[in-house]
Formats: sequence, structure tokens, C-alpha cells
Amino acid sequence: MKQTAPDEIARRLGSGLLSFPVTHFRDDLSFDEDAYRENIARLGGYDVAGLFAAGGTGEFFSLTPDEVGRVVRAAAAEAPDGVPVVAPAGHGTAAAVRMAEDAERAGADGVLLFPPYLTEAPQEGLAAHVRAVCRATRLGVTIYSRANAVYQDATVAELADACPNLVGFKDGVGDLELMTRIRSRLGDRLVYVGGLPTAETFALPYREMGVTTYSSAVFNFVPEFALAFHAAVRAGDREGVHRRLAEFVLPYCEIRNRRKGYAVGIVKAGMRVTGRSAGPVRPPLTDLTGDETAQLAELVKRVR
Ligand SMILES: O=C([O-])C(=O)C[C@H](O)[C@@H](O)C(=O)[O-]
Repeated sequence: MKQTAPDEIARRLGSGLLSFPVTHFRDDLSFDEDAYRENIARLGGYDVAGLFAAGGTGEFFSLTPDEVGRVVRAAAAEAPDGVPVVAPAGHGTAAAVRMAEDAERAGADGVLLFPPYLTEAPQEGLAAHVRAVCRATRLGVTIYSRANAVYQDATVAELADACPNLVGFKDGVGDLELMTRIRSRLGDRLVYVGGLPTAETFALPYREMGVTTYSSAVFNFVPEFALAFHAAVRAGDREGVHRRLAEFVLPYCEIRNRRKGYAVGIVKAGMRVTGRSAGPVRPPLTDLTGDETAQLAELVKRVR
């Protein structure tokens, strides 16, 4: 079986825009694999540096372990050659280890490690969580710093020494001092991914800090816009970035901010208004109201 080397996945992820596909559900909330596969083939046809199967936008937290395996296998089967697929690992350490072990068998090229669920943990415990997952796979692992798993610079440095296959740091916190400390301490040892909700909002300032790429959820339904935005960020085209922020991203965030969990619900609404429904979100998330969906449809018209 093919195995993508950790340094290779780091290089590829850092080279372009990262896609976080939604996971398709039927009206009864079962996984709609055929529709998911079709969407992966479509998204993979664009110039993306990686497809993160069952990420946050892909409702990882709402999938059973068996479903995670199905989603990752479907993504690996449908992604065009040359487009890496990253599998999720998460929940408690034991479950995360199982998922990391399965990732390579499922044909993934890397692993994204989510925060553990429910419990808070000290840095020492988080470090043990990461070490266990890195030991469970030969694939390159990216840690997702967010919520109850905010990794401090000393912890990241210690982990980077202890785990050769720890290749990436995805930031979902937005603490500029912490990000600067991590970047300054670790330099090019890791690839840095901007991973705040609607990551476009932060892309330009983050680029200044050496965060070379970011995860795009809007890419699911306005891919051309997302790629043009990314190109403007890469080129340092401030005017182009600010124009697109004002035209679409900031008003989009205004709708997203109306309810907790809308960061995912709004992407599924975006799929609906662009004629590519991915079905409803699973609880505990909720879908946008009819009015909000209509407002989003108006916004989308501006950029399509
Ligand atoms: O796990 C996730 O889905 C993310 O955090 C990535 C998203 O794409 C996020 O960056 C966003 O909403 O743009």
C-alpha cells in the first residue's frame, strides 16, 4: 500500500489552499456516500493542496467511528491522483489512536488530530495524547489547536522533538502572541495552517506570521471565489483581499455569527443555494432558517 512520507505531506499541504468538504446526509441523517463521492471528485478537480475528509466542516464530531472509516475511504477513492487526503483522529486518546491506525489502511495521506472530547486537560496530558497518536501511524500528523486543546509553544516544541511525524500545526484559536511564539520557536519544522472558522478572514495577517496556508470551508460552494481569494493572499494583493472580504466574507460571517454552530450550517446552506445540496446538518448543530438561507443566496450571487 502507498504511504505518503510525513515530510512530503507537509510540503504539499503548505503549497496551496486546503479544502474541508462537508459530509452529505440524507433527510433521515444517514450518510449519503454516493453524493459525498461525487462532491469529492468535483472539489478535487480544482487546484487544492489537500482534502480533509470528515473535518470540523465535515461534522467529524457527529460521525460514528465506522462512519469516519467510510468517509475517509470514499474520499481516498474519489480524490484525483496527486490530491492528498487527510483523515481525522479524535475523541479520547484510545479512539484517536484507532482512527490514526486506520487512516493509512483507508488510503489517507495524513492525519488531523482533533481536540479530545468533553474533558479539559493539562499540557502534559495533551502531549501524551499527541505522542500516542503519532506513534500509531507512519503518516504525518497535524495537530488542531482549539477549544480544550490549546497547545503552548513549549509543548509544541517538545512534541516536535519527540515525534518525527508531527508535521503540522493548525490554529483554531487566533491568539496572535501564542502563534508568534510557536512560529518563532519552531520555524520551518512544521507547516502552519490557519484554521479559524471562515479562515479567509484571518488569511492576510496570518500570512505575515508565516502561516502559509489555511482551511477553506466556503470552498465547498464558491470554489472559484475561494481560489481567487487565496491567490490574492499569496500575492500579497491587499486591495484584492479587502475587496473580497467586504463583498462576501464579512457579510457571510455576520450571518454565521447569529447562532452557535452555524459555521457548519451555513456551509450546508451554501451547498443548497448553489444547487448542490449536501442535506441537513446532524444535531447538535442546526440549519439556517429560510430567511437566512435567502440572505446567503443573495450574497452568493455577488461572487458567482
Ligand atoms: O475543521 C474544520 O472544518 C475547520 O476548522 C476548517 C474550516 O474550513 C474553517 O477554517 C473555516 O470555517 O473556514
